[in-house]
Amino acid sequence: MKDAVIGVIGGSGLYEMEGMEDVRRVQVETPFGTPSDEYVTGTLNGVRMAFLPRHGRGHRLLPSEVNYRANIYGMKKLGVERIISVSAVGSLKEMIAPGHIVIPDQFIDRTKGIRKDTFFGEGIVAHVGFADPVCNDLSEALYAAALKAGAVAHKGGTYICMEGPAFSTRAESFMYREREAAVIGMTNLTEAKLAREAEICYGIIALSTDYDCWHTSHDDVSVEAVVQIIQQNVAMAKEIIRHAVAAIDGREQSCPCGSALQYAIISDRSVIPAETKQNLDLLIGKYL
Ligand SMILES: CSC[C@H]1O[C@H](OP(=O)(O)O)[C@H](O)[C@@H]1O
Ligand SMILES: Nc1ncnc2[nH]cnc12
Repeated sequence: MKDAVIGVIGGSGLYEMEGMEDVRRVQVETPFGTPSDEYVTGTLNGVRMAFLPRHGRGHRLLPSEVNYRANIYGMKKLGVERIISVSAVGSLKEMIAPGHIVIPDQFIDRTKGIRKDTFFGEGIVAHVGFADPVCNDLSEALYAAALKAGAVAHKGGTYICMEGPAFSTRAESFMYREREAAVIGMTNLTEAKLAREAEICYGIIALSTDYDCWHTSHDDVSVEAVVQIIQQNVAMAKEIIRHAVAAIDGREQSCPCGSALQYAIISDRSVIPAETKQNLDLLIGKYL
């Protein structure tokens, strides 16, 4: 039996998931190194679930230092089919006030190539489709769950994924607004890419914590302000997860996420090195 079918990756301010039963802490090793922390597996309202704090307990890892490959591979190893990311974001739109929830459906990549954002390479080439980077079905469920939890929620919107760790300059913040992006953060695009390669559905509950630095009548973003808004809203984020998990449980994966690799691998099977095949067996074994 799978350890978990739903994975939750907790971002800034969400380092544990209360209310889980039959809890176990599981250390997972992967061919891509060590995940951010132990996974906490158990059940939430009877649904098998795994929780992982993205930056580690105590928030030890920079967005650029998180081993996203190990985190996603570890979820796959536990049996996870759907990942819910909970993240703090800056708002780039007036109507997305601090405390609101956004379910982003697009990304713009402003990372710097420091992070490993693919499982491929080392003798195997694959190109997954990423035009629709999050799972539509899961995102619908998250939006419905947010409304059910009483949140002010915005469906859809572009998430700018910057490298950090410093926040944006004002000129950058204005530029992102001109592109009509909705929110800004430092982590979710990398996870979404790897989840797609791992054929895991990925959806985001983004909590707006600030107006970045573009708003004339709000203070510029600071960690202090972000943490304050997260602390005020963490109970609501957990409530959204509870509703979403209950709604998703038992649903067949009827989206294309589960077969993302079917036509993606271009390398001739005979040239793929044995070690690469072995490292990727969990992800690509069924296609070789
Ligand atoms: C603490 S403010 C910046 C920090 O918060 C967000 O983290 P996460 O996406 O893990 O919730 C943002 O991406 C930065 O890492
Ligand atoms: N303004 C902002 N920029 C980047 N990441 C954030 N996380 C929360 N607020 C943010």
